[in-house]
Amino acid sequence: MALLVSSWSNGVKSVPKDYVMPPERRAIDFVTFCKEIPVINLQNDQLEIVQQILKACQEYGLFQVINHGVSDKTMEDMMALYDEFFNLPVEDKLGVYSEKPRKGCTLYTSGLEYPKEDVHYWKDTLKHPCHPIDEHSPSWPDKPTRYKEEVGRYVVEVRKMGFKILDLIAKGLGLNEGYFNGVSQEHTMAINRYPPCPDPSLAMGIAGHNDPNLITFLQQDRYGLQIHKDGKWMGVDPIPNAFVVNLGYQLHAISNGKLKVVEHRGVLNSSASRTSIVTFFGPNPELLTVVEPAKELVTSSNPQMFKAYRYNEFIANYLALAYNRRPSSRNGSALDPYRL
Ligand SMILES: O=C(O)CCC(=O)C(=O)O
Ligand SMILES: [Fe+2]
Repeated sequence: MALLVSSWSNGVKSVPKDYVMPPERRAIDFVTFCKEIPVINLQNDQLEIVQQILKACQEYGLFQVINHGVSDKTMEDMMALYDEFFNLPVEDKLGVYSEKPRKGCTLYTSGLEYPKEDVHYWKDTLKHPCHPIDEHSPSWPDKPTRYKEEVGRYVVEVRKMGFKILDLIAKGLGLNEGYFNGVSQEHTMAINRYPPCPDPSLAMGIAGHNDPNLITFLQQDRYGLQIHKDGKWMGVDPIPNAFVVNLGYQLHAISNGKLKVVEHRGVLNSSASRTSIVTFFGPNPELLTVVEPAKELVTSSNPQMFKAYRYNEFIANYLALAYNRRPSSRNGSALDPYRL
């Protein structure tokens, strides 16, 4: 438990040796803010937003949404809740702490396998399944005491927004409403906490990766998210109470390569803690869901790019690559075994 960065880093003057990244894994490349990342107003005319979302998914694999239906109060309550959670005394968090992520609710630090890492990430994460709420909420933290009530409300609102956005994407691709329902049964939340770091040029929050799931909705309180585009790392401008929406590997495969999966990472700052509240939608690996390119998107000019595969096998492959710390490929290496 003493391992949690949020429990030992307050006031440290230098980065401990086992958090100093080798130079090639540091975030020191030139970064510009990417002002062109689309910000989509979900209250605008539907035809217009369908086109904007489609273009954003093709060019960036990422966009931001405003007027998305999740209330400002719900979002602000969440940030306050997690500030309180990460500041709780260690004893109050022992029940959910684990050395590495496991099924159910886990509070862990750094990457996927702290004990095996040669160098650690400057991050703590609370992760848990969040739907169906009644099934999973008994495993969520008991403190702060309002946790279950506030997170329950958030999950309901985020799911509503998420399915609306998935339908807009389906429409843009010429697929039926509800097309993605069969590949978005699982909803998981990860709350990442990046305490201030005395030298952000030496340490790293989360390394460059592509999300394995279908689509991800991220709420953040300050700058730290970067995407890799056209050979450069670029910053995503934080907009108060917006969601960053990024596509995972499954949307890339189902769209037959038409939509992009975006490589992203999280960098640190020296002045304030950063929190990202991330909701992942994806297939449930236990249901043995088969994923394949939508038949409607396979044509003679755009032949089938991936064969059908089971999501649980994809996840095993994705994790094996992550555990081996092979750099995540910019061309979708975890999908390589299924490429035609
Ligand atoms: O904290 C961030 O901005 C990125 C988090 C992320 O990419 C993830 O949890 O998958
Ligand atoms: Fe991610």
